Amino acid sequence: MASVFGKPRAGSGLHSAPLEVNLAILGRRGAGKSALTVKFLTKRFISEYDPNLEDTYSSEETVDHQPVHLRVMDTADPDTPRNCERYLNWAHAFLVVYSIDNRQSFEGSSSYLELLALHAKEMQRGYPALLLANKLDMAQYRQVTKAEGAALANRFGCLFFEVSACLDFEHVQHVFHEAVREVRRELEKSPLARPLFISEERALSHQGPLTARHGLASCTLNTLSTVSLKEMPAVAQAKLVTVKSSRAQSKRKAPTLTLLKGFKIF
Ligand SMILES: Nc1nc2c(ncn2[C@@H]2O[C@H](COP(=O)(O)OP(=O)(O)OP(=O)(O)O)[C@@H](O)[C@H]2O)c(=O)[nH]1
Repeated sequence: MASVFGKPRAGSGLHSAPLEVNLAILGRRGAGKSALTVKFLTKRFISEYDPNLEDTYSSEETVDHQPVHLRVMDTADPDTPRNCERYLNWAHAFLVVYSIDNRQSFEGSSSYLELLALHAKEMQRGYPALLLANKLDMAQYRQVTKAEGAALANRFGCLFFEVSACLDFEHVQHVFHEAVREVRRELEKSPLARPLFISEERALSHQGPLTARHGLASCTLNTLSTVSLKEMPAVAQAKLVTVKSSRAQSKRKAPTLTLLKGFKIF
């Protein structure tokens, strides 16, 4: 039987151990990373977030009848990729978000995709990345065509979706679940590859920092040379918030109080 993370794979359904998936959301400020994350977790659209908070959330999902323990890191890089090791070393897959009404955010997403491609090359394994064109509801202010988004995604071999954090939940959920499926496909190709358990010494530092070759501010990969699980860089200002069940929350079955991006959500 094929296995995922050393555990029996789905198909056996409800009784199989959950697949653990870490997902990092990347993109320029204002692209809608927090709005999409909160929409996925709570089905709600909240219009303002603290841009400096970087949170990691945890949610129990079921994807194709398989239980999945999904952790979502809503990153908060200032303008360009910064101290990227914290998510590069942690995530199994990445959602790169830009806003269709902002060309700069589209250009920013290209930098993130280049960074991820380089990371995959350095690590000699694939890291699924999905390109998300957010704010589809703002189509009248569109600065980036769908064709441009699709072409960029195609260049980096990633899936592409146009979404909106303030339109239907199902589409946003579909995108997050697609990321899980991509991780599963990648594991089927190379089941032993797990970014969380890099423990052996790796001679990457001689290749020089990512910045030097790529022009990405403060973003170096040379710390990977000695990284181990214990040494994983802490998520800056992260609070781990467990969202028991987004569906239960939205139906308000229980008076759940959760802190999301500094907001209290009942
Ligand atoms: N109309 C519309 N507005 C959105 C959408 N997604 C996010 N916004 C708005 O865009 C602004 C930025 O959204 P955030 O979710 O904070 O963006 P972010 O990428 O997390 O930005 P930082 O936290 O600064 O990194 C907020 O005012 C949101 O309300 C969307 O799909 N449609």
